[in-house]
Amino acid sequence: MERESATTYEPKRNSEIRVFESSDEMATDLAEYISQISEISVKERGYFAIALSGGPLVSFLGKLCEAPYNKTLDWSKWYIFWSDERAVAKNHADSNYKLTKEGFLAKVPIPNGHVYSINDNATVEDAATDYEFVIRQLVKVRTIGVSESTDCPKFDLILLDMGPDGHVASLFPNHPALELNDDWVTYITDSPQPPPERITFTLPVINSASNIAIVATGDDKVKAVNLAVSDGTEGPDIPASLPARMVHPTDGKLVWFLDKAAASSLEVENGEHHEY
Ligand SMILES: O=C1O[C@H](COP(=O)(O)O)[C@@H](O)[C@H](O)[C@H]1O
Repeated sequence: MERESATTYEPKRNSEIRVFESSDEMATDLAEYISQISEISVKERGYFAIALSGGPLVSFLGKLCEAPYNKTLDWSKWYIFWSDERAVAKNHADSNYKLTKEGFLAKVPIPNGHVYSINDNATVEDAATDYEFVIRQLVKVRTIGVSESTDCPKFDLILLDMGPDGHVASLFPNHPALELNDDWVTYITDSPQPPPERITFTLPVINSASNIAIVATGDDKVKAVNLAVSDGTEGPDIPASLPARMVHPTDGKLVWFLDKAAASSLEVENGEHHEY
């Protein structure tokens, strides 16, 4: 059946879109994707440095806590970071750390010393500075890789969850933080969504990762998904400063994980993986 609003979709270079019929299928495929990247990273570098986000994506990580992954993955080589955090206490309902701890980290044997949460006892400005400092130390000893083309950290995987407005991490549409080129981690005090104060990776860090996954679920994401993946030229209909649209891996690969609702305006065949 013809859909009036259908977008003809051609994936951009180094990107792939995966659309799933059910949450279970998405969780299973995401777990397989993460597990493969972690195995390759541990084999090639001796470590797996992964940055997490908040949002619905965390609920999909539960699959990694089940067989076979809970037994087969080399959890001792995992190093955990956050692409963004809200400036609240770690036991606050809005904390991305709390969400991830309860839904994932508490159920797998990752050493506590490998979990790099963002300081909730400092001002947002200091917490951002501290987090960047920690990442710089870990890049020096190569626990986190380094991108030869950008000199930024090269995380093995950055997992992002896109909000209905197209934001990823705590980078919001039209926000000046989108223009930062030299900082690795920054802070904002005016998030359009509560809580207002947040710490976030900058775009150069996100784009320098070896692998980036963006998860988007639900029909409130349809428009943002369409704008983010559309190949059209930016103009009145396609905003240039939509954060999810600005995710372009420099040397890595981007995979979108969409449910049917979020993908409903794209012309992709369900279940098919589209690769450029
Ligand atoms: O504020 C945030 O939101 C996004 C996801 O948005 P949602 O509407 O899908 O919940 C999340 O990726 C980000 O880490 C978080 O801080």
